[in-house]
Amino acid sequence: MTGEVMTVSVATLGFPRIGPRRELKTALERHWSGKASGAELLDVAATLRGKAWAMQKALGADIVPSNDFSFYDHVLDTSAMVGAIPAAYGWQGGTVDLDTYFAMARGAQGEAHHDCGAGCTHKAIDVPAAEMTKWFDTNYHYLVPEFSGGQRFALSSTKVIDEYLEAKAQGVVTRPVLLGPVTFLKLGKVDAAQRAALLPGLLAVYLEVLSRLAAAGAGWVQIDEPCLVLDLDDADRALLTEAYAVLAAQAPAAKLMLTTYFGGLGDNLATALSLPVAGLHLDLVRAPGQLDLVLSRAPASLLLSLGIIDGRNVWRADLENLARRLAPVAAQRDIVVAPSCSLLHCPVDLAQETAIDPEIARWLAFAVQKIEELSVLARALNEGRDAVADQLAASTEAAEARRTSPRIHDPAVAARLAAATPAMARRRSDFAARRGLQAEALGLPAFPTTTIGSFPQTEAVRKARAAHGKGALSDADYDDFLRAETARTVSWQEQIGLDVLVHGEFERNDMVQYFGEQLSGFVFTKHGWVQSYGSRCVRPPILFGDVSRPQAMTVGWWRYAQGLTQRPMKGMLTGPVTILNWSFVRDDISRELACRQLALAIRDEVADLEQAGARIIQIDEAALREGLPLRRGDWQGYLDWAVESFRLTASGVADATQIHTHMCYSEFNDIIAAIGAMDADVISIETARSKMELLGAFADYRYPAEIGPGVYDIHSPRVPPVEEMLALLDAARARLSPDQLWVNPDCGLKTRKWPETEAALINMVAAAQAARAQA
Ligand SMILES: CN1c2c(nc(N)[nH]c2=O)NC[C@@H]1CNc1ccc(C(=O)N[C@@H](CCC(=O)N[C@@H](CCC(=O)N[C@@H](CCC(=O)O)C(=O)O)C(=O)O)C(=O)O)cc1
Ligand SMILES: N[C@@H](CCS)C(=O)O
Ligand SMILES: [Zn+2]
Repeated sequence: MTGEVMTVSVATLGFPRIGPRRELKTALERHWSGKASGAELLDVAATLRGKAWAMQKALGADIVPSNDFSFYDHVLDTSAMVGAIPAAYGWQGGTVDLDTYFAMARGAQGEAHHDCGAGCTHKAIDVPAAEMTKWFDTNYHYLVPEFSGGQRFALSSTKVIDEYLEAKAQGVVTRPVLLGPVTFLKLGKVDAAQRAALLPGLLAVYLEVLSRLAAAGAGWVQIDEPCLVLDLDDADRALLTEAYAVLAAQAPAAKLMLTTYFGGLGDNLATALSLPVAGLHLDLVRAPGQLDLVLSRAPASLLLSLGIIDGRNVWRADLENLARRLAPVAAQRDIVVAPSCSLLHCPVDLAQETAIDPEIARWLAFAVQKIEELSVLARALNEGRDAVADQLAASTEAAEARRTSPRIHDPAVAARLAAATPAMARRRSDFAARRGLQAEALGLPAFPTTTIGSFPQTEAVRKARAAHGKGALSDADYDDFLRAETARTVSWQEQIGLDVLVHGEFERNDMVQYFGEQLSGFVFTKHGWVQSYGSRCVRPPILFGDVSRPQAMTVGWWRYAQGLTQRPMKGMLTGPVTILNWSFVRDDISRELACRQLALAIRDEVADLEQAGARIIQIDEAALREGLPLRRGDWQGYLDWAVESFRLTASGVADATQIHTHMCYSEFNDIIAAIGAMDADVISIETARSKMELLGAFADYRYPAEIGPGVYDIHSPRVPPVEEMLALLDAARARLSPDQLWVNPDCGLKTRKWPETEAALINMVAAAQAARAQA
């Protein structure tokens, strides 16, 4: 100890960009539909940014980020910044305009003649959206960077500099955020050799950005390299070493805070500590154990940013505990305290939630509350715990109240779990035996056509649900409305010639929330939105206690829909792994245990649907791949219990009952054996954006069951022509046996509008008919 007084500062790494009431969503969708000009959109965005900066400052953050805002996705922003724009989008160089940006995000078809203000460069184009996939192990999706053969990088968007200056003009000196060059390259569609070849050109743009930021007055820049928590090989590590050597040597004016999150540095620690940066941020929620190691190895000159408040969950922190834990560190060196990662993955403000059970609300903290927590913690460390004695006591009491609440544990759930046997997770016969029975029961043609479940959630559907929620529409009227929507959709599917029908999911707000609302052990928010992709948001249910199913959840709607048609109507469920992965979950029991509780609850629903007469039951596991741990060494443990949970849900049925599952946005190569082990009779998967590349894994594995590779990218308003879908089917046929193939879209149609849905599905049925004719 030198006797010098150490200081603790508070930083945030990113704030939710969508706005407390999803203002950005509204503005984006108004703009895309031609109801709002580009200028209006820019105005809403600027207001949101200004409020976010001011709010974070007012809450006690010393270090506030800029460039965490995005119109769609920060990875796409980085592609725009460096000019990595595929030729298909018709960009001619210069600054990447909003139309090009949104065409990459959403695809574009025809002439989009709306008023987007000066500089509008609308062109008549027909181009699909760029590929979209999961951001690490989150439910946020990014646009995959694409690089051309002779890719040249050039500064093509000054967004990061503009937003730094914008904040400065409002009196807030921010720490701009950049996605680091190595993580950016690793997220792109390139191999190691191409990454190495691309790096020097990319660094030239980063250097230009850093020097412009420094010239504008930025003292620090946050540079995110979450790839440092992944399994890296020597080539990746060499890339990091090269990149930061260049940045340090040539852009010395801006200090770099190297930011890692979503896990520990593990075997990349030595690399991280060798990089010539001024600061290092650690995720101490996912990897608390790394602190001691880092403290023992980090030079005193390295500013450590300690991510000790969970940016990925909603539980209130135990501040007294944290203050005790950090006091010895804060006595030794200056530190920054921060959320573990960007608060992008958290709802904005708990204060907006007036309807949550107050006992449970007391256990929660959203983005705003998390910054308040950090501010209390910093005061405790800087001024002594007495300075914030009341806040610390309140935090301790809340933690204790949650720990000891009788509402968390249900002995009946524990007893049922204890009685579950391995045999309950095994179908009676193997797939080969089941297949014939199912074919006989269903009598489907070759290349059977179906959809994934949801049909357009139109404004009318959302309005009716909102009115019902507010009591403005009676139960009976709401029910009549939903029945009419369902009946119309069933009859339309029959009319266009789909083989296996769905009821359309009009009664569901969201595929996870709908089930959570009917299961015991969950609470819900009214405004707890979290961005999933672009303007699309979700309100993850909050799992606080043991799970059980008080009554059947979907049987009434299935029975009604099946009563309208002779064709098979799929029972439609969300699987336990997906409910778990798309909820904010308990941190007092393991994910495995929570998942088994969910599995037993959904198993009961499967049994009830079968009992009611369903011949096909689809159990969506869209998030199974997303939940995969980031380190390969942790995969098998997760896959074992995730697959077992699915099987526990699905295996209680007769051989003739066909179990479908569905997955989207996943790289399947790595987990194909686990997908096989799920033992579903049919799997539908997202493949259209990757042009059937994903099917390679199924072909190489010799996947025995049936597969519906999506032939239509439902995240784009674009209507794929018949030939395009037929070409995708041909590509699928080249890899798999034709009698394995189903024909379906990539995912549910809830985000689409009816006209494009109708046109696309009519084309899809025509493509299936053409494939049958060719067979
Ligand atoms: C399939 N996907 C899903 C993921 N995660 C989920 N939890 N669910 C998914 O379906 N992850 C991967 C993919 C892709 N992601 C998405 C995510 C979100 C959407 C989507 O369409 N989201 C809607 C919101 C859905 C919803 O909850 N709707 C509610 C509330 C509707 C609403 O906005 N109400 C207003 C009031 C309206 C009024 O008064 O008129 C309000 O509450 O303020 C509902 O329908 O009741 C979105 O709008 O973003 C799609 C794919
Ligand atoms: N059945 C759901 C799955 C989405 S992943 C739907 O169709 O929306
Ligand atoms: Zn899906």
